[in-house]
Amino acid sequence: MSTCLAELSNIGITFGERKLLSNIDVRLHRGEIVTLIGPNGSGKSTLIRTLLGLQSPTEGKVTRHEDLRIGYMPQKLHIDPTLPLTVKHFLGLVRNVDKKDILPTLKKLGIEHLVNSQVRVLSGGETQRVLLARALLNKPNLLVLDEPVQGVDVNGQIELYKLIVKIRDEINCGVLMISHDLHLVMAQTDTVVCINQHVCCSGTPQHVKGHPAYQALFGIPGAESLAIYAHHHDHEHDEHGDIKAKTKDQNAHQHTQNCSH
Ligand SMILES: Nc1ncnc2c1ncn2[C@@H]1O[C@H](COP(=O)(O)OP(=O)(O)OP(=O)(O)O)[C@@H](O)[C@H]1O
Repeated sequence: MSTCLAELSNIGITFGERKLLSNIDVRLHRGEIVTLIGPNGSGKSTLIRTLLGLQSPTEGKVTRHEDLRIGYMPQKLHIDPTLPLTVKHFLGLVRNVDKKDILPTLKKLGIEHLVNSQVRVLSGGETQRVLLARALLNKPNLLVLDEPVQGVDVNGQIELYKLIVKIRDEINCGVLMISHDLHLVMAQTDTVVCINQHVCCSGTPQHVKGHPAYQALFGIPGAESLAIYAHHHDHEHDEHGDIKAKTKDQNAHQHTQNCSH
């Protein structure tokens, strides 16, 4: 078994009256790509913020390997559009960056020609690659990517996922990413974790594909399209995200703390 870089154990997050996450277990290993899926607002980014130490869990704990080095790619790049800033200068702002690494990193990602471009004029796909370059300049053994293909066209998404796999293969890092795009992600990930307050199902793509929650998800006409998907389960959540109790004759599955799906 490869090195466990970090572990989220029994994580629960409550904001005020709202229980956002409960009983979340995720282990991240070197060389493994783990993809978090789940509907909007289900807590995927919050879980990542918890791993990064930016959000304290209400319950559970985060264990980080002593050598853990995270390269984080945020969902969005927040830069004043009036600010003159080239890609080279932007990447030079990475803490402890060796400026000699900037060009080779851009080259690895196929965007060395953008080194002197203004960040504000980059396309969606170019911006994502620059953000990936920034994450890589931190020399990570764990890449954490929050919706890495956001704002990228379909062909660009396929290329970007291939690039992430190539990077994983080259530097043998772990990867944790969030995606809404099940169809493309399935081919490129080792483990899928579907969350909607709790872990609804998780495992290898093969395992998840055979899981009722996943099949319900993909049974919807058009669910395999590349649009943001509708999230269907064999249970319902109330307005707080809690699972609604069903009557026995509805043949409902009752979740317990021992559920592994
Ligand atoms: N510090 C906070 N205080 C209160 N509520 C918060 C806080 N942080 C996040 N939330 C809420 O938690 C919910 C989950 O947010 P989060 O960004 O983790 O979801 P997500 O699954 O990543 O969503 P999306 O797919 O839309 O990006 C949202 O309703 C958000 O408003």
